Amino acid sequence: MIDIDIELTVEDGKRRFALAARLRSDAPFVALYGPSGSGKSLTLQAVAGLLRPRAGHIRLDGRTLFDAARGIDLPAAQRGVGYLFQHYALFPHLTVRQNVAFGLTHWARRRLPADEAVRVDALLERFGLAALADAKPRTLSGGQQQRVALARALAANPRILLLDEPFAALNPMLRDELRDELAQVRAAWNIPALMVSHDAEDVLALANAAFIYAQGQVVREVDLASGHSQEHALRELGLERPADTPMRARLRRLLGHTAS
Ligand SMILES: Nc1ncnc2c1ncn2[C@@H]1O[C@H](COP(=O)(O)OP(=O)(O)OP(=O)(O)O)[C@@H](O)[C@H]1O
Repeated sequence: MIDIDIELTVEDGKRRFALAARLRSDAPFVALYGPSGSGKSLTLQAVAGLLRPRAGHIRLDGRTLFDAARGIDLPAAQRGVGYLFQHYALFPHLTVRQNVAFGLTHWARRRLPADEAVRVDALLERFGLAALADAKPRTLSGGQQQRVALARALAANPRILLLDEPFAALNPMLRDELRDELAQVRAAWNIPALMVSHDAEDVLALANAAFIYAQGQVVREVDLASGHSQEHALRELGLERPADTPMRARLRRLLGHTAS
């Protein structure tokens, strides 16, 4: 169960942005959906402990991560969150194995304890990265980089996955494949996820509930749980299905996709 009720303001001298976000859900996969610049990523950063709200609280499964009135503000490392950053933010000078190991608490010791080294190897294996363990991120494809970022986010056994536009940097074919993979991993690890996206297809494919953002506020909650048609969900998200062009329809037939 995620329970967020926060107010914060960011400014850099010229610009100022006020966020007042309130949402509660016990859905396993929650999406924050809305236009660019509406405050979704700032919400994620506040949950991770990278930004300190002025007021309010953040609770996860009954654990208080932040509560301004009670003076609680857990450091990021104690929050139990796995963060997959927009564009992945892999460390370019570290290998794939070192990037994944960075998610572990004992990294400061430079040498991983045996049990954690085993865990890193298992993650590399799980994500098909074993053969790339000593490669540097710049030599990897977009999909491989995303897998490294996901493995790193999962390395420390987090209680929640925070995903900031996890598919934005991928081409459409890879997007479909990695959406399926993310859904499988999340379910297999039985870990809740909070995903920021401005792509309706990501939201429809993965989320059970979506909170719609506009200008720094949550303006609506949409239930995407099974039982609703995609048309219904699209309407709820404030969208119409884009008309299929003849070219797209032909391509779909050629590729053997019969789903609409
Ligand atoms: N440090 C900062 N100083 C001033 N403004 C900021 C700062 N950080 C973010 N903003 C502004 O706050 C607004 C919300 O940013 P946020 O990153 O949460 O948007 P978003 O909804 O995640 O958008 P996108 O989908 O494009 O990532 C934006 O207008 C952004 O420019």
